[in-house]
Amino acid sequence: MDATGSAPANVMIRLSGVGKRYDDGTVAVQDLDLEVLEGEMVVLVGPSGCGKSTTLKMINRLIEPSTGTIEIDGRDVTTADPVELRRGIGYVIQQIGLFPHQKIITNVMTVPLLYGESKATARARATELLELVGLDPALHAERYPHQLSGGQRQRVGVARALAADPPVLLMDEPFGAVDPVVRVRLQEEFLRLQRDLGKTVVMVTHDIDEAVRMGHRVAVFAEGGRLAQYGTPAELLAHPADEFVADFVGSEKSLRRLSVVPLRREHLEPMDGVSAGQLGAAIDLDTSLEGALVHLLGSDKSMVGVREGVQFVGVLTPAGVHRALRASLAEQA
Ligand SMILES: Nc1ncnc2c1ncn2[C@@H]1O[C@H](COP(=O)(O)OP(=O)(O)OP(=O)(O)O)[C@@H](O)[C@H]1O
Repeated sequence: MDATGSAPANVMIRLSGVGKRYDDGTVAVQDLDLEVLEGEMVVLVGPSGCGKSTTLKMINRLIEPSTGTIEIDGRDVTTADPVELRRGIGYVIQQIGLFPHQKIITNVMTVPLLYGESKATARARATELLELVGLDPALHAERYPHQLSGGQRQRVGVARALAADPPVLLMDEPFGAVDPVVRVRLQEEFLRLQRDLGKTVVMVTHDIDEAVRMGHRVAVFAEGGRLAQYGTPAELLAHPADEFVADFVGSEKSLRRLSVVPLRREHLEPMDGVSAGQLGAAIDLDTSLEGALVHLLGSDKSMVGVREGVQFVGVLTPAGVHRALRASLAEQA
């Protein structure tokens, strides 16, 4: 299945036999084959120093590969003009490097101005982008970077990376510098944004929870830049390719399954006899178990209504979540 669950998508990024040996002899990446489909969100995860950032930077040629080929949309990046190449690739890093003495709006306008837009068009585009990433332009546009929180600065970084409307987005630990609560919110918002905009995204993290939550597919890197496994989060959790992946995915994998298992009708109780006052805000049937549990925990009601489209199809209780998780673990065994 492709990222959208519909017709097969094109391969947007293809790495074939890619390797990187630095001048001092360090082998950062070895013989790497990886395909990323158009509109797909792929997460590279693994312990520190296993070649994730090197791989990401080879895609936009901040680092030149020693061996192999990298294609974007069928074009070999090693023969492309690096400046032109990077126009089609947004890049978000942890320390996003906003210009400290420029207002937020000016920071985001830089990119459209660079591409020859008029000042008015660039300002309008930057305002739209700030709204898109959840920052109110009226409140934030005229501030300076040090007047924003870490999470808000990350949003500006994402807005700036989207400013040239690139089909491909590379993100290196984009949510690393913010506290765990803000991090989960940024992750959720980014996922929604990615679904709406249909960008092809490759993201690096060392956090397996983030990888499982965000990736359509996850590439687990091992020591020495070896690709240990590439698959969907559910595949990784259910069938780790070797001991390294099993260890990395870890002992809390039953809990991690919460974020990959969708609700199903059989987990729900019937609506009969339930009054509207007993229900918290409704959720959609395609919500993950994790999302459903978060909803239940955040509500002062003991059950939540579940909708498919506009129609209510049942109610979910904590016992239903428990049953669903048990059933998914049994399926996996
Ligand atoms: N310029 C360089 N010269 C020599 N070795 C380097 C250079 N840059 C990175 N390395 C080495 O290459 C290996 C892979 O580094 P890389 O930054 O790609 O790993 P990573 O998986 O992204 O790590 P982290 O999660 O800690 O950021 C490491 O052993 C690192 O020390």
